[in-house]
Formats: sequence, C-alpha cells, structure tokens
Amino acid sequence: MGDSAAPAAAAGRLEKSYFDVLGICCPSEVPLVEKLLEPLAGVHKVTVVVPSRTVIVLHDAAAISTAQIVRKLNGARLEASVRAYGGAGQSKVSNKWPSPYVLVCGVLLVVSLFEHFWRPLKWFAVAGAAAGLPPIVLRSVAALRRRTMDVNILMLIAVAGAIALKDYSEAGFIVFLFTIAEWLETRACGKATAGMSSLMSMAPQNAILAETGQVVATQDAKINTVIAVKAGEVVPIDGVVVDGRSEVNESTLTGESFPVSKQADSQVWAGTLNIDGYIAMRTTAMADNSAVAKMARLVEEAQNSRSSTQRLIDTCAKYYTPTVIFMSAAVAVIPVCVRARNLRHWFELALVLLVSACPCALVLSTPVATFCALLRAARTGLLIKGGDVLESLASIKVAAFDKTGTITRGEFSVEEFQTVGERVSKQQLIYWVSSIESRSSHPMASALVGYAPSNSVEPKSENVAEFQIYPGEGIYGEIDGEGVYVGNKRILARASCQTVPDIVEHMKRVTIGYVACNKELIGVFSLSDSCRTGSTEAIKELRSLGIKSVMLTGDSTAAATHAQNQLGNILAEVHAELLPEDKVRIVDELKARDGPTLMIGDGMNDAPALAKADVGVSMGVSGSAVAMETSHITLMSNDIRRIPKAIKLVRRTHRTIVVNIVFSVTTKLAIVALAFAGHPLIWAAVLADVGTCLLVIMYSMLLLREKGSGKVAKKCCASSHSKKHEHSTSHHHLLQWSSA
Ligand SMILES: Nc1ncnc2c1ncn2[C@@H]1O[C@H](COP(=O)(O)OP(=O)(O)OP(=O)(O)O)[C@@H](O)[C@H]1O
Ligand SMILES: [Mg+2]
Ligand SMILES: [Zn+2]
Repeated sequence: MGDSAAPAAAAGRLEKSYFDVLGICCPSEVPLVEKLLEPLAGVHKVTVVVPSRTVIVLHDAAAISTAQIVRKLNGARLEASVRAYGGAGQSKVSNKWPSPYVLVCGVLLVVSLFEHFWRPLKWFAVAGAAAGLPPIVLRSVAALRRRTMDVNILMLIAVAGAIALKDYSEAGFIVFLFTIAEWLETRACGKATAGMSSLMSMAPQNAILAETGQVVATQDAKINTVIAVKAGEVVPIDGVVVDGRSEVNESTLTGESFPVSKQADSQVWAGTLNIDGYIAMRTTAMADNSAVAKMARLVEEAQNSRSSTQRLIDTCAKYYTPTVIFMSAAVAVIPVCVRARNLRHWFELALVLLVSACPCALVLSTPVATFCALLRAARTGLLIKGGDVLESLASIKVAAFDKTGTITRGEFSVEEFQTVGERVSKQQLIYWVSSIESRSSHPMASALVGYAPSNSVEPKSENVAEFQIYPGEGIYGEIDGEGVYVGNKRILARASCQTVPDIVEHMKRVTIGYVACNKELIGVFSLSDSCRTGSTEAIKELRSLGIKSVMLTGDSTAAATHAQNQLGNILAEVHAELLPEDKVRIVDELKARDGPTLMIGDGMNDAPALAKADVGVSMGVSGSAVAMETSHITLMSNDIRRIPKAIKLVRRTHRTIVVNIVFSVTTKLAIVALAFAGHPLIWAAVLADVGTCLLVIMYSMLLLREKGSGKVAKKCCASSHSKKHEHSTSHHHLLQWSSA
C-alpha cells in the first residue's frame, strides 16, 4: 500500500483497498465490476481477482471512501464487503448455507416432482423458479444498466424460454442448478481466498513499544523504533534484535518449520513466530515494506501477469460469446421466418445454444489453477512472480547454479592467512584486509572481517578511503596512506603485480585470496566453504526430471572442481573464473544449445544473468529488494531442494490446466452436438455450464493439497562430513610460497 501511495502523494492520499466480492461468480462479471468502478471520481485502478473473488481498488481516499465503493458494488448486487488489512476472510465463513432463495427453490422443486400423482403440483416448480430468481433478476438488471452481457441474463432468458415452452420443471431446475452451483463455487473458492488472506494477515496489527509498553498500530511504527515481542507472539515488523534471545519459527516465510535461534544482531522477520523468550528489536522497515507484505503483494500482482495460454483463451472467449448468441438468435428467428415445422424444437435448440454461450469454465481453467499453484508455492517459501513464470518454469531444460551462496553455504572460514615478504607484519595485514573488507558485502568479506578479532585486531572501516569493487576480481581501498588490493588472481594484474605465486597441492581445494600493495604481493589467504545440505539431492532430483545442472562461478577453477567433487560429480558442466558478463554469455549459450534455462543465484552480481535466463531465481528472504524484484522467483529459504519441488508443482499445474481446458471444451461441444442431433436439453446445458465451472475449480484446488509432503529428509550430504575432516588436517600444513 505504501509503495503505490508514494508517487501520487501530490494528488491526495492514494490507497489500495481490498474488497471481498462474493457476487463475482464468473469471469463475465469482470467487465461489470470495471465498468461500475472505473468511472468513479477518485478511482485510479481496478483489479479483479476472480479465483479469490477479490477486487483491489487503488483510489484517492479523500475523493472516495471504501464505504462508497462497497455501496456502489452492492448496488449491482455483488455482495461486496471491505477486507481490513489483516482481518480477512471472515465473511467467507458465513457462507456455510446456501441463501434462503436457493433453499426455498429446492424444496418447492422436490415437491413438484410428485406432479405425476397430482397434476397441480407442477405449479410448485414455477413457484420454485420464482423463489430462486430474485438475485438473478437483480444482477441481470444491474448488468443491463451497464450494457454488459452476463451469465445472469443468459440464465434469465433460458428460464423465460422454458416457461414459454410450458416446461415448468425445466425452468425450476435451471434456476436451482444455477444458484446452487454458484453457492458451491463460492464455498470452493473460499479456501483459496482464505489462503490468500492468511498470507496477507500474517503480521499482527499492533506492536508494543519496548520502553513504555505502549501499544501502537503496526502501520504507524517508524523505522528504528524498538519494540518488544514476547514468547508466543508473532513479530509485527522486520527488524534486528537488540536485546534478549529466543527461538523463532520462520515457517510462514520459508516453509521450514524448525526453530531458528535469535540473539542480539540477528534479523527477525514480520510474520514469524517467537516461540520462547522475550526479545526487544529495532525495526528496519515500515510495516508495508516488510518482507511478508512484499510477498503478499507479489502473489497478488502475479495475478495480473497472464500467461500466453490465458491470453489466448481470453481472446477466444471474447469472440465466442457474441458468436454463439448470434447463432442462437438465428436458430430462433430463421425457422419462424421460413415457417418451418416443429418450431418448438428450433426454439429449444436456440435456448441450449444461448446457455452454452457462457465460456466460464474455459475462462476459469487457467487462472484458478495458476492461483492455487502460486499460493501453494508461496506457502512453501517460494515466491513466483506471475502466471507466465509458471509456464516457462514447466518447460525448463537446464538449471545453472551460481556456486558461492547457492550450491555452497557462502559461509567461508579463513583457513590460512600469511604475509608474503617483509613489508608488513601479519597484524597490520589483517588490519588492512579486514578494514577494507568491512566495506564489502561479498560472502568472503564477512569471513575476513570476522577473522580479525580472533587475532586481536579491530577492523576500522572508517579509515578506508577510495573504496572500490571490481566485480569478479575483488576490492580496493586506501588505508594508512597505502592503496591495497584484495581479491583473486585477476586483481594481481590490476594491481600491476608481477609475482604470481605457485599454489601448493593441498591448496587446490580452496579459494585463495591475494593482497597486493605498491605493485607487490604482500599477503595470501585461503578460505573454504562447504556445500549446502541438500545440494546433491536437489541436483539429482532435477536430473530425474530431465533437467541438466551446470555450475557458473566467479571463483577459481580449483574451488569449483572441489565443490563438484563434493557433490559426487553430478554437475553436467562446471564453468569457473567467470566475470558477471561471462555468466550472462554462458546463460545465453545454454539457452541456444539446450533450451529454456533456469538460473539460480544469490542475486548480488548474478543479477544480469538472472535477468537473461528464462527463469531467474534469487536466494533468500534477506536478499535485497532489488534482487527480489529483478528475479522471476525468490526462494525465501535457502533450501535449493525447493527448485525441483517447484518444477514438479508447475508441471502438475500444467497438466491440471490441460485437463481443465479439454474437459470444459468437450462438455460444451457435446451438449451442442447433442442438441443439433435432436436432443436439445436445456437443463443439461445449464448443468454442463455450471457443473464444469465447479469441477474446474475443485480440480484446480487439488493443487493446494500437498502431495507426499512433510517428508523432507534432513539428510546431510555425505561429503560434508569428510570435508570437515579435511579442514582440521589442512590447518597443520603451512603455506609454502615460492615468491622471489
Ligand atoms: N570482497 C572480496 N574480497 C576478496 N575477494 C573477492 C571479493 N569479491 C570478489 N572476490 C574474488 O573474486 C572472485 C569472484 O567473485 P564473484 O563475486 O564474481 O564470484 P563469487 O560470488 O565468489 O562466486 P559465485 O559466482 O560462485 O557466486 C571471488 O571468488 C573472490 O576470489
Ligand atoms: Mg555469488
Ligand atoms: Zn457459465
């Protein structure tokens, strides 16, 4: 909400409000809602999310209030209500029973079934139809006033036609089927809506100030406010712990339910649960900008980016309805003009065609499935940014992984640290390196900064001047009046340093860093990192899905090969010593050679490659906002096993959509074919229309259900144990440098 408000602040306060609109039963109501709201003064943008029956309105709060919008929608019998930020979904619960209209209609219809015993009972069917009609009539009138054709009007014509043909029980059945199916659809969609709103209401609405104990609205809390979170409470805003320690369950964000321990300086996220212990935390974002709020916004916006399949369907539907209505009119009128025999038959055929003009099941086939898949993915800690991404993800052939921070943990430890030559003492070298590195956010930097205190050195980033980053090489900074370069072999060339040392055998497994000053090598260090738990599993699973995995890294060939060995040589290709632009080039080559390519990176200097790939996945909830926005998918947890899972989910979604489309098209065709073949059954046409709609929704909902879940084996990759062993032995070696 805050985001969208910012640019238009001058035009008054723009607000994004959510409305639950139960009356949206068919995509054909979308234009109705748009036509209703868009002309209103103060309304800037209207978004209709059919699967969750939500209308999102961007409006100027000063010019038009939410109450006015609700009144407008309810004027068209759309059963709208405001959804409060946080407190969503209650209105859905009241839908346990169908409306009294439907119930009365049903009872009267059952009574009329006994007309064979007593003829006058047939009038009960008419009464039943009349009982169920009022909501349909009111909505038809509303639609007519807006000059939009909608399903209510089609149904009304069908009922009128059936009565004109003196087919009273048919009329009653049409009304009953239509209204009961509508209720069932609402109920079915309720689950999806509830899931969506639980995503939006994960963070509590109030926060407690740590100093005064005062309760304030989360939305009003400023950045750098210290708030208190007691055991059992949900963290209201993103922030950093300043005091206390506790275990936090982050499953709402990451989908992983094991507790994460937090102490001073740990980051905590809004929407996560403080299990035990009291923490005081300093907020680092406004409530609207917390990771969870962004996540909810992204899922909701994903609705707007329609896949190509859906665009195709929408275009077809646009021509389909008028064509069929025109045909139906022709079938009704022409026989009358040519004085054909059996006018009744032609009239029935016309009515069947008319009812079949509603393409709702086909139009719903993609968005409901997409919606459920996006929601399901979000619940397991995977933010997918649009329906179109689902489609590309389903056809991925190659997965390119960044190494540091993606396949490996990105948590380096300093193995060895040595001076070269006599220019500086080890203490001074550590001081220089750690101070310069404290300006960098590279995963290696934090290891080097953390190495200083253990050698009784305090890094001073304020003493560094002219700091510079050379992507894929290293960094430069001036300290104590000296220009110091830290980085890989490439940085030595930049530092015009002649001496390139040989590397001894045991060093070939690790990442080596060089320190140069005044065209001279003054130090070397080695860092090691280990593979993430589950990297091997993830890559194996991808292979079983027919997807080839490759590694793209800026690190040395030695370190890359070592990681490949740790993984048991399951990567099809390893490319090392790459600059960010090399990664882009290789992604391009992979796309041309092997097909649709997925790129997974930690988003820092991988951003161009992520953007180039067909699907870019960025890692981590802590990833910068930019990374989250440029990638197509954000992995909220760092578990890359979510990738093969996501691919399975989207492939399943793809199958669901195909089934939906085939099913809804064939039923419609069958009914029309049957009618032309001499069996124009109006009630069957209505049943086919509302029934397929309902089945499409329910079938898509199955995507929300877990399939063989909850069994994420917490297996450690076997090689990580042997790796630890190697570390301890390598400490005993001394570096032998053959520098001149
Ligand atoms: N701040 C830094 N301090 C020391 N060395 C650095 C620093 N930044 C980069 N380097 C060196 O440059 C190399 C390439 O860096 P780059 O960020 O492109 O890749 P990476 O993130 O280490 O690896 P990957 O591409 O697998 O994520 C690193 O392996 C490291 O040797
Ligand atoms: Mg990286
Ligand atoms: Zn329909």
